[in-house]
Amino acid sequence: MQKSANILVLDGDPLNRVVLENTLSDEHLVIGCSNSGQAFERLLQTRFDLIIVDILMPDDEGLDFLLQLKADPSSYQIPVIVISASNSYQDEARGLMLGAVDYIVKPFSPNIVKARIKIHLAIKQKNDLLERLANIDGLTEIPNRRALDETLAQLWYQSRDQHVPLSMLLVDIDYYKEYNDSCGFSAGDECLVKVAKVLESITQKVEGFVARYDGVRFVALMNKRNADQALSLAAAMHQAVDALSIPHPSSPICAHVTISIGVVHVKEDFSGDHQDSLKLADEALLQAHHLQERVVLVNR
Ligand SMILES: Nc1nc2c(ncn2[C@@H]2O[C@H](COP(=O)(O)OP(=O)(O)OP(=O)(O)O)[C@@H](O)[C@H]2O)c(=O)[nH]1
Repeated sequence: MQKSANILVLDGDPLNRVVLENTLSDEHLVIGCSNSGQAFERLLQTRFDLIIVDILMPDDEGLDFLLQLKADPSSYQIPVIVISASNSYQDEARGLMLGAVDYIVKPFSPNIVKARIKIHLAIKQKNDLLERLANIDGLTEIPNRRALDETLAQLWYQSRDQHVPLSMLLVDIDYYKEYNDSCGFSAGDECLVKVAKVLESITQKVEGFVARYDGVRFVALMNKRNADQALSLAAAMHQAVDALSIPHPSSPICAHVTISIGVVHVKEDFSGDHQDSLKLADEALLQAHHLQERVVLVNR
């Protein structure tokens, strides 16, 4: 049977782990850990939907685990239920202040644990959906400007700190006002979706990221690659959009829809911030339009 959620249990008491496993494992995949080292290892291997932790383990092991979990950007959003033998208000308040979503006192009723877990999993599912919707462009269903800003900032600082290059490709669909005027706005929407999808599939092949930047422009990001690889990505994008062969009756340059690309390859100069480099990509794109080149690359 397909398990509905992955749940990690950190509890030093084997009996409690068994009770929780027996209570939850008919619906969920339950991984029990007796110490925090094991629990961190499991977190690296599996995507968990919920964590149950005993915060009264010897040497504050459960408490430290909760603190580390909430301090780490890769795990802070996983809901944590604290389970504890203490029924003091102070302990309960402490667990909740540290970021737990619930506090259950031992000995617990398996049915109440089950019911509370159901509530927290439903909340998580809704939060995940909201998070996804907030990062997706409504028309093309690829990541939106908000997701781009977040990813760009992350990649910028990661590339700077690890001394690896970062390539930014600003892609524009050519003569789109003319396309809308001659084919109609809804055909314009359809074309935009097709172009977005091919850009996404080409970029994913090189483990890059692409988002709708504004109107009919997209930004693709790729790090740890050299300038030639950035140009190869641009060439693959051109090829893929050409292969769509979407007729463009009013384009002065081609019978089908085409794109132009401004590329900034940041190898050494990570001065200023990432938005400055995006401005450079904009200038490279303007130059591509001006020179009627398909791609213009600027090195930093
Ligand atoms: N159908 C459709 N059109 C859009 C959308 N967003 C922006 N546009 C249109 O895209 C056109 C972009 O125009 P410009 O930025 O001037 O660029 P262009 O006409 O492609 O000219 P060049 O960039 O010089 O090739 C505008 O006419 C917008 O109305 C959209 O979501 N759907």
